[in-house]
Amino acid sequence: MILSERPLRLGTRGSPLALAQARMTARALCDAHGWPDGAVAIVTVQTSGDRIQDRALAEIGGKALWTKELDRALVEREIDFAVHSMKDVETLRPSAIRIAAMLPRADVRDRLVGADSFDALPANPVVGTSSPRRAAQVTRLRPDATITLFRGNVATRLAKLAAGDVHATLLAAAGLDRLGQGDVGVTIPIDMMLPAPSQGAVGIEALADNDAVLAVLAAISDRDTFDCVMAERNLLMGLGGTCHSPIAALALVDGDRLHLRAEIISPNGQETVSEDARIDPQDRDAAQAMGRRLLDRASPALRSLFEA
Ligand SMILES: NCc1[nH]cc(CCC(=O)O)c1CC(=O)O
Repeated sequence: MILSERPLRLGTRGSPLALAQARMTARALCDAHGWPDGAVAIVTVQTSGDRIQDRALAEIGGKALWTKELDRALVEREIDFAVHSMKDVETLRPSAIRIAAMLPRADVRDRLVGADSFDALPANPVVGTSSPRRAAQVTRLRPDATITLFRGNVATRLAKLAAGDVHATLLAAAGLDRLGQGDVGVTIPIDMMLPAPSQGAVGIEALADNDAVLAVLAAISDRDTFDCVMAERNLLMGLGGTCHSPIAALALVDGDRLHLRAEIISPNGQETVSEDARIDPQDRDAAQAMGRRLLDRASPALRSLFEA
């Protein structure tokens, strides 16, 4: 069943990773509904995040930069739905927009690129990242490391590494894999680097009142991924963090419950507050409460990184 004579319009950013994720989503929809190729049209929308490359995300306005223009296209009905890396979707969303579906989650871990391990890095290594989480985790593992700001898409970061700007960088395994670069870097175990909330998940948003589109998208949503990512997002809600805030979190399905792990880390890597718990997937408050407890246990300096 196609909704109308015209193709469904899928909105996405234009980066190679975003386009790969958009094509995966279009393929999943066509397969699930038995539609011919071309039933989903990919519409690229440039975001401020794509335009501004020389400053840290946190400095120029945060994650909204990745969604603002796609939100506008949705509300103005230029597109029927938008595909995002869930990691880049702000915790608070406009009420008119709903997270309608998530594709099955990919590898949630980070890869270290440029060295075989943290131990194998030279003394006083220079590591490129613009993620406060990765910066704090690297500094905890290697207190002698210097972190340098590293933005741009995956290819840009790999080019900066190849040019010798840094000794190493960290990238999400999911992004590398989706770009056909699964052989780049070494995968870091979760116990060494807990990933970012929502890492490895692709989400699809639509207008909350568009029942026909919501139904079409529900058919390709992965329940476990949805529950886990929502728990990680609820945790963020409890923390009130921004993209300045060094937060790691991961939920995994454990029988009929979720095992939720989370940590907040001071930028110098010397203070870590962590917790893990088994929670009911339907219990939105449990994850939020964990976020609040982490803050309660943090020093004033660490807590201040979570004040807007
Ligand atoms: N912040 C950029 C971003 N957003 C999502 C991914 C990777 C894909 C994912 O986590 O699903 C990346 C690149 C990276 O962190 O290496």
